[in-house]
Amino acid sequence: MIEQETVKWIKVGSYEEMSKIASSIFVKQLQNKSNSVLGFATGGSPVGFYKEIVKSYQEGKISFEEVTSFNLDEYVGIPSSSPASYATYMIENLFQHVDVPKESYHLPNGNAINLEEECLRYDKSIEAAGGIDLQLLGIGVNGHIAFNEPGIPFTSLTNIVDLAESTRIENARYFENLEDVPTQAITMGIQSIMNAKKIVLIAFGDKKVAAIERLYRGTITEDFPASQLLKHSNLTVIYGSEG
Ligand SMILES: N[C@@H]1[C@@H](O)[C@H](O)[C@@H](COP(=O)(O)O)O[C@@H]1O
Repeated sequence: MIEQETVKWIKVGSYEEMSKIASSIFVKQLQNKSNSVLGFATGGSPVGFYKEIVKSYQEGKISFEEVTSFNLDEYVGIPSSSPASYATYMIENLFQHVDVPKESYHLPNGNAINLEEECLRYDKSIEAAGGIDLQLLGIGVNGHIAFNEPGIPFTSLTNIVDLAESTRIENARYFENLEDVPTQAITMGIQSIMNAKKIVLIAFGDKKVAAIERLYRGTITEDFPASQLLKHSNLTVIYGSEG
């Protein structure tokens, strides 16, 4: 069935605990390698994680001066200055609070004139930076990672995807109404994510229980994108729920 032996499962009792453990892994990474290449995620799950990271920065435990970062994904067709864009999310939750040079953080450009070219360029720039040392991930209720919806090939690199209706509904909370949620996104592919040297996946709450249980059961299938992570040689899953 699976390569479960290589996965580290950490069950937590609260969202705060999850955020603290995840952030401590990143803090350790930066303390060991100040010029790490980090992979960042957005959504509700990592908000507490970023708060902890900012706290560690303010306490002088880490610096972002030498860090390079790449975000997983961005919507197609909304301005990067929009309050709902992932670029805005990252500025508000992390970048404006730490000493990261503006040229050192990267998000895929969902407004590129040639989106195909932008996909190729994004994977190339990750490669040119030496690859991602440590990648943070959340998980969608349907098992999507970044914006890789069920059915996307495991071999996918950065690509343009149509968002599942359930994903649009989930993310409608960041927009005025459902109609405003873009129908497409630009996202690192499953293979681009698998290329990271280490991966930390966080998931907390009753809504995520089914997805985590399915992941734990271990059947690897493209219908459940996160399942490919079980093949990664350095995956930590930090999870829990209120119940
Ligand atoms: N593209 C993001 C994913 O990267 C994220 O993991 C997922 C779960 O989000 P949340 O943490 O808000 O549940 O939502 C979005 O679709």
